[in-house]
Amino acid sequence: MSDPSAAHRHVPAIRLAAATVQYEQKRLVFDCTVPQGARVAVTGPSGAGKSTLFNVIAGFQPIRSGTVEIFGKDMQGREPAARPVSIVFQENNLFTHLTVGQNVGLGLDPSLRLDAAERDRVEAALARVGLGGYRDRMPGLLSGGERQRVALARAFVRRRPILLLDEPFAALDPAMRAEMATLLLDLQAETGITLLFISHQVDDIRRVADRAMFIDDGVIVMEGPVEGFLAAREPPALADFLGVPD
Ligand SMILES: Nc1ncnc2c1ncn2[C@@H]1O[C@H](COP(=O)(O)OP(=O)(O)OP(=O)(O)O)[C@@H](O)[C@H]1O
Repeated sequence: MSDPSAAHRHVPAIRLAAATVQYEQKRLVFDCTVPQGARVAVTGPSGAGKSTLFNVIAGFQPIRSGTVEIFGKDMQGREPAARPVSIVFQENNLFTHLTVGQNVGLGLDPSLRLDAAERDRVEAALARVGLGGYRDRMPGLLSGGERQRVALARAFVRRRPILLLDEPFAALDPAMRAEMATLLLDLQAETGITLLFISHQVDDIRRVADRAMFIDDGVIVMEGPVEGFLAAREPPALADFLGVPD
């Protein structure tokens, strides 16, 4: 996750060109360019295609046509594990029969044969998300917010340069939302990763994002700096989302 060389810094982290998903009932076509190091809020009405977009980038959802490029490389045929991407789902990220430490360790080695240096990295990642001392606990005994942070720690130890977070704020109370926002901003500043997060809350977007996109009915209808996004009055679906009076 070291800083990319200056020569490659202009290459977008993510570029989708007519990346097309065809479900039985629905067709989604994504076009967008995400600069390296951006913090992008992904927004849009329920069913618009936000989770599908993440699955396309991470490689869990195949596309029928179009291209997905990550750091300038075509991802066609690349398994999720071989992409420079980590994804944290909204829930069910953790194996309930494994300890917190083992769940994080899976990010380093799926067989969990960790050496001392790797075990130290697990410990450091847990400390980084405010869960130092939680290593031997079982996930079932944690709060929703704590479980989210364990999942974040697992993504963090993988050190992939792109991090996708599906509603990282959803399970959190207001004080914890602010803490999570600070944590994400700090992690991004320390590592220079490109961060995309799905959110329905303007407050969270204002705190964390420097860019935002709005997806409506399977199409990214707007993508750009967050200031312009927050000031937008159209399309009407975006004005509704932002709660702009008519
Ligand atoms: N596996 C699937 N098979 C068929 N249709 C699907 C599948 N997954 C999603 N869809 C449909 O595709 C559309 C986009 O779904 P998606 O989950 O990406 O939306 P979303 O914006 O993430 O929604 P939400 O905010 O409610 O989570 C919806 O109409 C959904 O019903």
